[in-house]
Amino acid sequence: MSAQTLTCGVRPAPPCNGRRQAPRASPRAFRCHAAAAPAVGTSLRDRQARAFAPWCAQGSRRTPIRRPPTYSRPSTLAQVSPAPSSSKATEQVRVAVLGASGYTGEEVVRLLSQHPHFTITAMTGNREAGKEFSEVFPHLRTAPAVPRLTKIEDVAWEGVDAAFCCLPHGTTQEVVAGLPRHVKVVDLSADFRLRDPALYAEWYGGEHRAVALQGEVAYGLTELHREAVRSARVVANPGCYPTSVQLPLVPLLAAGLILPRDIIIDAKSGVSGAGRSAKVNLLYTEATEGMNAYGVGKHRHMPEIEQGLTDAAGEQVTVSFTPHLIPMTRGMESDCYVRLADGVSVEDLRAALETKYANEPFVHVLPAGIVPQTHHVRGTNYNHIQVFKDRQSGRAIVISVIDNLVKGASGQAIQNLNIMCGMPETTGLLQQALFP
Ligand SMILES: NC(=O)C1=CN([C@@H]2O[C@H](COP(=O)(O)OP(=O)(O)OC[C@H]3O[C@@H](n4cnc5c(N)ncnc54)[C@H](OP(=O)(O)O)[C@@H]3O)[C@@H](O)[C@H]2O)C=CC1
Ligand SMILES: CC(=O)N[C@@H](CCC(=O)OP(=O)(O)O)C(=O)O
Repeated sequence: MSAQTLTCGVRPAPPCNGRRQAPRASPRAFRCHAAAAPAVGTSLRDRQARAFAPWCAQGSRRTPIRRPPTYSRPSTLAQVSPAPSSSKATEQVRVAVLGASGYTGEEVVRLLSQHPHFTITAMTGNREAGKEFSEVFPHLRTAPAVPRLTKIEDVAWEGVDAAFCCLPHGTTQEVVAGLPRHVKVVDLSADFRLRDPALYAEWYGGEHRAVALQGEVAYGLTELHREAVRSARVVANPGCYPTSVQLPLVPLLAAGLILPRDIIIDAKSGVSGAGRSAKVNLLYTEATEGMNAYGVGKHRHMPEIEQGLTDAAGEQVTVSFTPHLIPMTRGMESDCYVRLADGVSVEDLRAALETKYANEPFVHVLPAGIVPQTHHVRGTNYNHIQVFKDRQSGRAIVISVIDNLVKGASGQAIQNLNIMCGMPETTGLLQQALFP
């Protein structure tokens, strides 16, 4: 496609050079770097161009906003001073990060430091409220300036267009239900993932306290629910294990290539999957140089996985799922043992997945024989998938790796908000892996 640009009639965002810059002195038309979409097109670029157009169109309706305090990088975040009153309004989506003092919140902030159109205007912590973000996470002191951590009740919501909710499950539902309706929400917790309130009560130990809202939430496994995400106000970001399992298995079940029974999932997670809170099993002495299964036969991600696989299969799917904690900081691998449908080969599974994800920027079916490694997706929003033949006839082994904090949480959350705001979903997310 030719590199046409669309002129959208809204103010410019700063160039995406990894540093936020001072607002320009005079407004000019914002030239969206999206090609004009043809009537029909299936390439990733075509789809991105179409996806970007609505955001541009909205731009003229959106109230221009002021940048939050300063974009000229101070030597420390604590030295941030308010923007001068003469600074020009700039078209940006103003974002709150609730739970910014936790691991997924931190990861949202880290990734947004490279995002040209999302500006963080509010950040919250609980125990850490009142601190500068750089006190809590000194490694981000050189990132673009961000506001001080506050309590949720102190957020000025009139200055927020969208929120990443990175709070523990169980504490989230009332917070999200209480947000003003103009705020788009991506909830990283488990509170809105299960459609059936009875199932939620069974697995999460209590009645859901925002059932009415639960009915209008889209499940944000982006590659499989993109259209629902596009029009949603609230998106439930999937769990990390459910992301790694559903991306390979849903297309195979939907196509009838594997059977909806005898699915065994053996999964491993890095320790950051458990968050930043102090727990004995997360002590270095307890987590290093060993591994252990946990939640055996009762992990709360089972109903979430089964919800997605059942939808795909059109009949009830019940899985055997055993997660393990392994001594690495981040990364997740799910090894899925599946039964082939009659007459189907392992090559058919690979071909189906290759076709399904051919134009997806973040899901990659590796060349035959290459073993996925968590190292190769570390710090990225990518999912690597491979399919192997099992020695047991009629079975296959599907391996899927992600970074639990990125595609398993904060990266996918940004991917979803990009779509909800009509931007190319890859915006700010094309980092390559940190390797070795
Ligand atoms: N870690 C992961 O790999 C993944 C996590 N998730 C989900 O994302 C959510 C966040 O996880 P994660 O970042 O790992 O968790 P952390 O424990 O690292 O962070 C939790 C955050 O929530 C704040 N918080 C805790 N309790 C309250 C409260 N009662 N009221 C207000 N704020 C509170 C904490 O503040 P403070 O520290 O200041 O007390 C902190 O900012 C969870 O629901 C988790 O299950 C989803 C996918 C993957
Ligand atoms: C290692 C570890 O403890 N991992 C977490 C999963 C993290 C995740 O995705 O959890 P949510 O459903 O809470 O969002 C666990 O097993 O509970």
